[in-house]
Amino acid sequence: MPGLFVTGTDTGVGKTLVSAGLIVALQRQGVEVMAMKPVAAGCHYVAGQLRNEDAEQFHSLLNCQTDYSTINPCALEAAAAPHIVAAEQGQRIDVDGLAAAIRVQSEQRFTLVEGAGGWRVPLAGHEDVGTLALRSNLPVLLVVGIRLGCINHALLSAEAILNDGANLLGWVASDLEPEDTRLDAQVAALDERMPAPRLGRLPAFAQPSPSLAAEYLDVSSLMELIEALKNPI
Ligand SMILES: Nc1ncnc2c1ncn2[C@@H]1O[C@H](COP(=O)(O)OP(=O)(O)OP(=O)(O)O)[C@@H](O)[C@H]1O
Ligand SMILES: C[C@H](N)[C@H](N)CCCCCC(=O)O
Ligand SMILES: [Mg+2]
Repeated sequence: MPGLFVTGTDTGVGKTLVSAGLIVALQRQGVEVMAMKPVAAGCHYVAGQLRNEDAEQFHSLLNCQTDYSTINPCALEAAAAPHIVAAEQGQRIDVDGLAAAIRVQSEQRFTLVEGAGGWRVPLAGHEDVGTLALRSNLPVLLVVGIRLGCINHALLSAEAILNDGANLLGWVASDLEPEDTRLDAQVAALDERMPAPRLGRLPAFAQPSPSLAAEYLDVSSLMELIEALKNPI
């Protein structure tokens, strides 16, 4: 089965909201979905185990019986750049090991993986989120938080994703600033320039939720991918 690696133009741009919406939208189509947050910086202790809110949300949305640590193998307490937090603890993030863990899941069922921050966020030495995505063999979805500055961030991120040799399946807009009167114009500017299709646009929700986000996401291209792999020619 395939999957999707969800990256973003930055931290806090809507990756988790879009990912949770995709999980719900795919489940509504009858797809068995696994979701992972392989590296999470920003965790709290639950019964002696470090847990992250993004991964906990995925855990609660999944129908399958999955251990928390399978969803989030690398849990770091401080909410900061992951390689820095790991180094502070005398650790190094095992990018190869994480990629292997993702491939184990994606060989069994559709696996949605949320990165950490954006595409070029370092994980260990020269290995970054992009390295993890490439070694996971998953197509990439870029979440663009629509706010001033996002046009440049989105175009640069798309360029980096393609230059690294990844398959950019599409992008999703998430409106972050409802008071911005030029949101539509910014999305239109990206529609003209992005090298991949837009699979949806989340309005600025007063009360965001996975089921609400699912209403604004077009999973038809993902369904085609899933069907094509189910019925190879
Ligand atoms: N379209 C939207 N409407 C309302 N709130 C939004 C929208 N998009 C994102 N948010 C909110 O912005 C915050 C950041 O979003 P989210 O947690 O999805 O970002 P992220 O990219 O996953 O961040 P991180 O890098 O920390 O994982 C959350 O509180 C989320 O609910
Ligand atoms: C803590 C935050 N929510 C993310 N988990 C990690 C973001 C790392 C960003 C690093 C950077 O681009 O400078
Ligand atoms: Mg997140």
